[in-house]
Amino acid sequence: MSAAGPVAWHRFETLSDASEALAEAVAIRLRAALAERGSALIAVPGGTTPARFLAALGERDLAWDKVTLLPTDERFVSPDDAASNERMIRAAFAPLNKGRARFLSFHGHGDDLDAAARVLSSQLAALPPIDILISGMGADGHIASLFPGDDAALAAPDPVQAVAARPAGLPPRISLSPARLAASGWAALLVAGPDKAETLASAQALPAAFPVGLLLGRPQGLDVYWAKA
Ligand SMILES: O=C1O[C@H](COP(=O)(O)O)[C@@H](O)[C@H](O)[C@H]1O
Repeated sequence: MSAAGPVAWHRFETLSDASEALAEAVAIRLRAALAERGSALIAVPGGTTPARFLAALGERDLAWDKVTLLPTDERFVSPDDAASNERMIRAAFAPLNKGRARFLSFHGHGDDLDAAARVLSSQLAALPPIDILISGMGADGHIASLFPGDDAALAAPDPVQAVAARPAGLPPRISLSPARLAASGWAALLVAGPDKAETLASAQALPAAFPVGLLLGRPQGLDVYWAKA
């Protein structure tokens, strides 16, 4: 196993400041990927934290028609359900609404969770690696929809690209697999609040106990964009 790369902390007073700074860092990297390869793949989180980042990123001047976005994970609900990550991403990210960027939806693969995850997994296997991964994190240390205790999802073998996630006490989800998340090019975590800073400190001390340890242990390193509030 390779050694963990550096974890670079970027600390901000507000989520708005963190979101602006992360949007600028991502735009620079997207432009570089586009110049080098002509296209780029970026995974973005769901939940409540990333809306401002997505709005700020969407304002950047970029060849969005060459960029494909995908969610890090999705709740197994209809795309217009209030809980859907895709719904939030579409609402916040203007280049999608304007039809300029492409979106790889996790929806539309049937009603069976495991079968849907398998279809998505083979779709992802045909794509290049994710150039840029932006992940959120729950206060319990979950990333994407990989939750502590969901051993089946967390132990998916490396060729698996998307997994059926069954977090205890929550509705089912589909998530990028541990291997797909960890293999991304540049990875950043966007988090806010003292609880999440505490979780990250615990995970840095004991990475194996928290799903976010997957990102902290990447040989390519991780950038943490943390906002006080
Ligand atoms: O359930 C989820 O949680 C995490 C963190 O969400 P937040 O609302 O605490 O920022 C998110 O990254 C993930 O995509 C989402 O499905």
